[in-house]
Amino acid sequence: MTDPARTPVVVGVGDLRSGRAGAPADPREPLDLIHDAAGAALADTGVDDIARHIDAVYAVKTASWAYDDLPALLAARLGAAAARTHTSPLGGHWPAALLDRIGHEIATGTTGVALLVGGESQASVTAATKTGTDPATLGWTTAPGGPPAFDPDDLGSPAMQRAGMLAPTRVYPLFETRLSHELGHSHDESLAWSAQLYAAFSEIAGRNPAAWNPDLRTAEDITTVGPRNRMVTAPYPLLLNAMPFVDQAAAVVVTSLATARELGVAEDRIVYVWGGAGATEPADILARAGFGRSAALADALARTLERTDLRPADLDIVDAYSCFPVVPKLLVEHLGLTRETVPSVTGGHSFFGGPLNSYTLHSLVAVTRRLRTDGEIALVHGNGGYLTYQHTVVLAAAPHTRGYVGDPEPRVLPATGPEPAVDYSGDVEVHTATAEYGRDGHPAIGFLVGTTPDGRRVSGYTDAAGAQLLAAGADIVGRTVHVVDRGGALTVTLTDPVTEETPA
Ligand SMILES: CC(=O)SCCNC(=O)CCNC(=O)[C@H](O)C(C)(C)COP(=O)(O)OP(=O)(O)OC[C@H]1O[C@@H](n2cnc3c(N)ncnc32)[C@H](O)[C@@H]1OP(=O)(O)O
Repeated sequence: MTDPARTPVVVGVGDLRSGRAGAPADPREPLDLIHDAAGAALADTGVDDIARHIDAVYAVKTASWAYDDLPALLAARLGAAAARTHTSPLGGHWPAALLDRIGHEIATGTTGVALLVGGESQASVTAATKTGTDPATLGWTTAPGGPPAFDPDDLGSPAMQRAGMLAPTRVYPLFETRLSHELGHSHDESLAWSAQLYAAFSEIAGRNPAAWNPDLRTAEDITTVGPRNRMVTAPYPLLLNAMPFVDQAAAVVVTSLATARELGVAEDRIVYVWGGAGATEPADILARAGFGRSAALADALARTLERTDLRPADLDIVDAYSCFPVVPKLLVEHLGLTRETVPSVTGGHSFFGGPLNSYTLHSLVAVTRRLRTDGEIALVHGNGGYLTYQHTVVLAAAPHTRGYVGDPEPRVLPATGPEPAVDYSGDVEVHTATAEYGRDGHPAIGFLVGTTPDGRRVSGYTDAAGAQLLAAGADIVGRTVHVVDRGGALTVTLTDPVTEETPA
C-alpha cells in the first residue's frame, strides 16, 4: 500500500493538431507543437505557476525530426531548466509505460511534478520534402535536426529481412489474417468487422478537436477501394492503415494527490493513476509461436487486471492503440469483450491521426477528459514495434484503495516459435499470408508463413503470381501449398485446388 498522499494523479492535459487532412498549416517543428501542447496542459491544471514546480520532463521519442534532448529544450522554454529529462526509445507503448513509471516515481517520492510530452510533424516534413525545402532553413532546431537515422535491424530481424517482412503495412496484415482464421472469419467477414470498427472510430474522431481527419467515413467508404482509398496490403485498404503524415502533439501533467491539493488544483481536474503492467515479445515476429494472438498483450492485461483487482466488465472506457484493425481486435478478444465493443474515445490512427509513438498520449488526454465528466474506470493501451511491446494502464475518477498498484517494468517473454526451415522445398500448410498491392491496383508481392509437415516454419515473399494467390488472406489459411524457397524468394503453387461443391 502506498502513502495515500502520494497517489499519482493526472492534473492537466492538452493536445492539438496543426493543420488537418486536406488543409495543411505552415510547417512547424515538433518542439513548437509540443511546447503549445505543454502550455495547454499546464493551463488545464488551473494553477498559474505550476511550470516552476516541474522536476521531471519525459518525452516520447519523436520520429519526424531528430533532437539530442527535446525535453531539455522544452524545460528551458517553460522555465523549468533544472528538471530531470528523459527521452524514450522508439515504441508506441511508451506513453502508457512512461505514465506507469512516473506513477511509480511519484508514489515512491522520487518525482514531484512530471510533464510527459510527445509530438510529430510528419505532415510538415513530407510537404517540405515535396517542394525541396529543408526544414532547417525554416529555423527548425538543428541539434542535430534532420530525420532521425534508423538501423535496418530496427525494422526487422535478419529472418524478417530475408522474408521481406519489414514494414508495419506488411507485417500487421499477417496478424490480421491469422486472427481472422482462428476466429472462423472469412476474408470478407474480417473486413466487415474492421470497417464497422473504423466507422465507429471515425465518428469519435469527428468529435475530437485534435483529430487530423474529422470527416465522417462510413463502413462502405472504408471498404470501397478507389483512387482515394487504394488497396495497400490485403485485407487493408488505405483507410485501414495508420495515417502518419500528421502534425500533432500532446502533453500530460502528473503529480501526487498531496501536491495537487497543496497547489490548489480543483478536485474536478484530478484523475487517479492506478497503474498497469507491460510485456515484451521477441522483436522477431518469426520467433513467436503464432500470429493469431499477442502473448505480450494477454500477459500485460492479465497482470494489469490482477494488480488493480478489476475484471474486464468493470472497465467503463477502453482505449486501444489502433495502427491497424487487428490491434483493437486483439484487445477486444483478449479482454473477452463483445465484438460490438468500440475500444476508443480518441478516434484511432486512421482518423484521429497516427503520430507514431505519441498516439497514446492523445489517448491519455481524451481518457482524462472523459473521466472528469463521465465514467469511472478506464484502461489505456499502448503497442510498440510489431505487437512487440505492450503496456496497459488504468486511470480512474477515484483512487484505488491501495494507491498506486502498477508495475512499470515489463515482463520479457521468451521466443517460442518453431524451428525455421530455410531454403525448403515441399508442401506447407499456410499459417498466415498477405499480399501488398502496387499502385496499379494489382497484388505485386506476396508474403507467406507456412508450417512444414514436421512442424518447422517457412517464411518468405513471392512474385506477383504468388501474390495473387496469397491476397486471399484468411481464405487461404489452413490450406496446403507447395513452396520452393530460394533465399527467401518463394515460388508458391496450390496443391489442393478448390473444387466446386456439388449442390445436394
Ligand atoms: C506500432 C505502430 O504504430 S506500427 C504503425 C506505424 N505507422 C505506420 O506504419 C504508418 C502506416 N501508413 C503508411 O505508411 C502510409 O499511410 C501508406 C504507405 C499506407 C500510404 O502512404 P502513401 O503511399 O504515401 O499514400 P498514397 O500515395 O496512397 O495516398 C495519397 C494521399 O492519401 C493520404 N494518405 C496517406 N496515408 C494515408 C492513410 N493511412 N490514411 C488516409 N490518408 C492517407 C496522403 O496524405 C495523400 O493525400 P494528398 O493526396 O491529399 O496529399
